[in-house]
Amino acid sequence: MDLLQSVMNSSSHAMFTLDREGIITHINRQAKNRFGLFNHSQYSHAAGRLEPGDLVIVADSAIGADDGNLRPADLERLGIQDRKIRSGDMFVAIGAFDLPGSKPAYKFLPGRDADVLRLESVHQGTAVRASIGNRIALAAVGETEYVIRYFRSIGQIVVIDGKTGQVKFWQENGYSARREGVGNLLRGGAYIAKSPDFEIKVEGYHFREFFEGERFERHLAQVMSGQVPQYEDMEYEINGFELIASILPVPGGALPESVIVKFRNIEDIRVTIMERNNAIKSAERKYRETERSVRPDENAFAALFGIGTATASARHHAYKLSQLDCNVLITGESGTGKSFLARAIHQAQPRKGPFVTVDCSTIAPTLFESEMFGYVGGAFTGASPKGKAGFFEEADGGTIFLDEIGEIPLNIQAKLLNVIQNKVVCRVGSTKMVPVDVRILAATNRNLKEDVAAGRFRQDLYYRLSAFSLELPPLRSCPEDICFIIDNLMEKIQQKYGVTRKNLSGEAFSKLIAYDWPGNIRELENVLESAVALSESDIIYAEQIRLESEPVRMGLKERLKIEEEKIIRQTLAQCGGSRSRAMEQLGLSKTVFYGKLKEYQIE
Ligand SMILES: Nc1ncnc2c1ncn2[C@@H]1O[C@H](COP(=O)(O)OP(=O)(O)OP(=O)(O)O)[C@@H](O)[C@H]1O
Repeated sequence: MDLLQSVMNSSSHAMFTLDREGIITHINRQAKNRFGLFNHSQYSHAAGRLEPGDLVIVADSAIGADDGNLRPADLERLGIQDRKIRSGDMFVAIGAFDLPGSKPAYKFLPGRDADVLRLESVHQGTAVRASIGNRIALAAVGETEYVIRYFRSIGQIVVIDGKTGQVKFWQENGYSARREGVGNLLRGGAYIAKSPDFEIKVEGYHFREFFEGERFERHLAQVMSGQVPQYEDMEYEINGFELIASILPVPGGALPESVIVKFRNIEDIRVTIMERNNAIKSAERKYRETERSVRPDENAFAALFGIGTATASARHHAYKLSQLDCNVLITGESGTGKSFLARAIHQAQPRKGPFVTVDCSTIAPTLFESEMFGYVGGAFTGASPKGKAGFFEEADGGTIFLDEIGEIPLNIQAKLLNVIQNKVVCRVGSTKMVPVDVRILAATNRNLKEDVAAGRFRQDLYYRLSAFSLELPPLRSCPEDICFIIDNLMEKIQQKYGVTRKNLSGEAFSKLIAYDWPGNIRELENVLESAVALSESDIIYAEQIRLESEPVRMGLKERLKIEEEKIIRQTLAQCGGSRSRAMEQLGLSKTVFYGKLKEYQIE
């Protein structure tokens, strides 16, 4: 055995190598197993072909697909001439091969996933059965069942020798590679012997002798001709199996000298995904149960806002605030879910009434007053003659959500303070005070304390709003939450687009968890949406997860620097911009403190 062969045999992946002409040069045990080119069966049968008078049992999920290109016309060899049978039909039959006058039994149906077709008969005193559907193809002779599980399509065939009454052939995985599909055999093709540990010689033959798959062949040709450097973890259907394969070139001058093809089985991936999903669900269930026993009312809020371990205390705090009729300031980076939380608070609170959202960053400074507080007819040029209620009046009895509150101009901040203190609004052009009963939820991704220090935000308004505040952490600071959030978002996206459940492969999941998420939940949601759109099957692979940049892997030093800068800026803001007080609070010497200000370019 050469070195490459023993290295390949020691790998857990199924793999083979091809030379430039497409000839298989090496193939490992795992690949032979996967494609049925190596058999573990404890039973054996001799080589042969169908002979007149043999009894043939067929169970086919779709005529013409993965059954050696069976055509309805081939069924004439079993005495079946029925023009209603079409390619693509599910089909079961028990009939004698090339025996004029014999009466075959058969059933067919335009195939649907949910259907199962069954057929039973007695042959020389022995019960024989065929059935297809629910991803199981079965042919049985007496007590012995020949079962093949399938995902998309399959063609099972079992043959009883017309002379001896013994089973002389049964189908097993790998029949496409061996050219032993139902169609091949009914058209007179030979089958090889099966014996314990039989092995087919594959090396030295063209790969097309054994492996069929249109997309796979196309990609192989592209890598061989140097058009595409390589394909990694792509989904292919080869001989009817769904597989994940990588096609990797072995460099050899201008063109690859050969290629290595490496496989993983999708069914293995599905099992892993199922196990992982179950683990997440059971962690979530356990978490909810604990929550329910400790804080029963909070459960509904948890369902609304999603769950997470690190944000559990933030959420508990949010729930408590939702039950108090107080104004709340929600802070956090962009996309951390501030608007989402505001709506959850509104829905969970005892106060009913409207929920009015105002995005303060989109209102022109000159229109702020009339938009917020309304105006009377003819108050200014272009005003409606009937006048108009402002957002505060619209929200009367309910909640107003002032998003991006840091964008409100200073003159409006003074008026807003008046509304909070006196619970009245005064429309533009009027002197009449209109009472309003409104709960204010405000949000910002700015550091309002810094804005106060810089004179951009009124201190009195800030204190009024921030008496009750909530800070939403960025995703990167709560990686333990990402699993739950991904799970919630996948459900949300699937409902939004009406698609069936898609699952993330292990690599895709790891890629999401390793990423730094500068754009937080919004970015995560966008990435998942585009992955759902890109994926063609029920599994989302790593290549379908498109991230803005590769994961930012910051070292401890860089992380500490970021935190240090944050702390200095926050302390300065808390000290109203006084450097000497901040320096004292931080316990730093003058040289070190001013050195840091210079380093972080803090004005
Ligand atoms: N807990 C959650 N569960 C599911 N989806 C969420 C959750 N939190 C936020 N989202 C979703 O993430 C996206 C961003 O949330 P949201 O708009 O509330 O963030 P934000 O902090 O208000 O952002 P910005 O500051 O940019 O306005 C939205 O599509 C929202 O529906």
